[in-house]
Amino acid sequence: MGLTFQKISKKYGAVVAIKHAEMKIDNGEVRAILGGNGSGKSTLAKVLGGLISKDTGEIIFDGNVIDFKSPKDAKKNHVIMTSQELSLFGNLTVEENICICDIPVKGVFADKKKIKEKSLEILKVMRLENIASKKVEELAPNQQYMVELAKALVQDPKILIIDEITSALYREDVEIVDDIIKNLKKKGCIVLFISHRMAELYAMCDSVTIMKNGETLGTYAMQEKTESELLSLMVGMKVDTTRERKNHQTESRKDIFIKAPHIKIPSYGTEESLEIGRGEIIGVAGLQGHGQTDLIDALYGVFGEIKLEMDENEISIHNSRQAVTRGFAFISGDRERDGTFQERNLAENVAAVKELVKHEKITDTRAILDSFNVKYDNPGQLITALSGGNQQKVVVGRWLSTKPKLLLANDPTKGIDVKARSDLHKEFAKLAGEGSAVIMISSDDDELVNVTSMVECSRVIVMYEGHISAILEGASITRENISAAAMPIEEKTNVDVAERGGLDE
Ligand SMILES: Nc1ncnc2c1ncn2[C@@H]1O[C@H](COP(=O)(O)OP(=O)(O)OP(=O)(O)O)[C@@H](O)[C@H]1O
Repeated sequence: MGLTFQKISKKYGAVVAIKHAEMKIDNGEVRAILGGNGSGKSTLAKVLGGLISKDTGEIIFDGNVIDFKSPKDAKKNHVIMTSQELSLFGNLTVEENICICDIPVKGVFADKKKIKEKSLEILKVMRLENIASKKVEELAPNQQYMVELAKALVQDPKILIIDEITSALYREDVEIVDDIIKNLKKKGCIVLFISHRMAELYAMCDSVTIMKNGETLGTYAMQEKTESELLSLMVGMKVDTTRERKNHQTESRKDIFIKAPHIKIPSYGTEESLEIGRGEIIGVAGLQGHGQTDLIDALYGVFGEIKLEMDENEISIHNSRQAVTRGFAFISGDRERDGTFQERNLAENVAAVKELVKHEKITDTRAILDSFNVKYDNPGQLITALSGGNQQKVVVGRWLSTKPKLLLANDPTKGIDVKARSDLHKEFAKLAGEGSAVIMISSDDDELVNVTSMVECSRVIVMYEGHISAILEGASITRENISAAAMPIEEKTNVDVAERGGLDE
């Protein structure tokens, strides 16, 4: 009994996406699928979920061969796929979206009362009752991912595929997902969990199958392997993820080159100030929606004029184009909406900023793509033919090629594999080492702890209700301290965090 994949293969034209993939998963087991960007994880998930057909091989579930011809066919059999490519309708409400696969009817009309009841049941479990009647297009990305999951749960899955939807979730959301998965396990549901966040895999999964170049290399009990061992298997060479924190410069020793005394946070009608030092990586943390995105958007001129002192000159930035000409780079948190040009090829996507805004010719597209290990066929192919993580690497490569003085990044490693994520952190540290500064939001506190440990000069600022509630430096940058500072002020009175103004080392 359980789910068995036997020698599954799939090609997209000449590209081999999966090759003889094999796996066996027991009922009630939560299986992680771990692999680099483009290793075939989503393709395998899509074959199971009926989104694409396989070329060869067989899938057997509870003794029967299954071969779904469409997601609808899979859903009828309670095999449900959730993925980063959301299946929601922006102009419908959350409750309508949740029930869309099986709308309760009264006569020939939709039964609104039943829709409400059915969706509220699941939204309560997810602690999201307050968004039931909102339109999906009004929600923040993490909430949309939670609705995608809610929509899957009402369909009573026997097999649930979670493909990267946790990459945009905040810690409080992930805790809810963890509870949900534990419940599904009790009911015997099989969960296939695809994520690049190692802490999540260790917290939620029983076992892990490693994929590389479309092949399944092996399956291990989650607790049997350390993170470094799993990554070494995944990339085929020794990787050590343990990292020593470098000594940190204190506030007074920083070489401040940008002063921003009035940063507007429109979501709260508040204002903040920040001084940015050369060589600094500033991590931005907080519970979702406490003004982190506004902070970096404002610095990029998204809300209109911002006055700054830069290299001792008073300057004004009125829009993003001016920000770029001043040497700012901006990696948006929403790759599909404002990160990539979906109908353009790789070369055009790489060249977008340098050629269009800075009027400098790009001659080394391949070198940029290769330096970020983008898995691609040729620079002329459409960006949409790349896996999600590889698309994100193109976006990052594009911006770093402009050699920015200040990099503003909103969850830049979302969907990027663990090895590439660590390579990217090294690129950020290198940029800082060359005298630039990096301000980076992450929904993953562990990531902020890691990235800020790589340079001498770094801080994590934690936001709460539109204000910077704490600034952590040096050894105080820990997951626990970030978490404590992100909570309401009253609850963190006895916690060892540096209140606004920084810590004495
Ligand atoms: N629609 C498509 N057309 C052509 N090639 C594709 C298509 N979708 C995926 N591929 C290719 O198939 C391979 C496997 O992609 P897949 O999306 O399964 O990888 P993945 O492991 O899920 O990656 P990621 O972690 O980046 O999401 C990659 O080389 C990718 O470029």
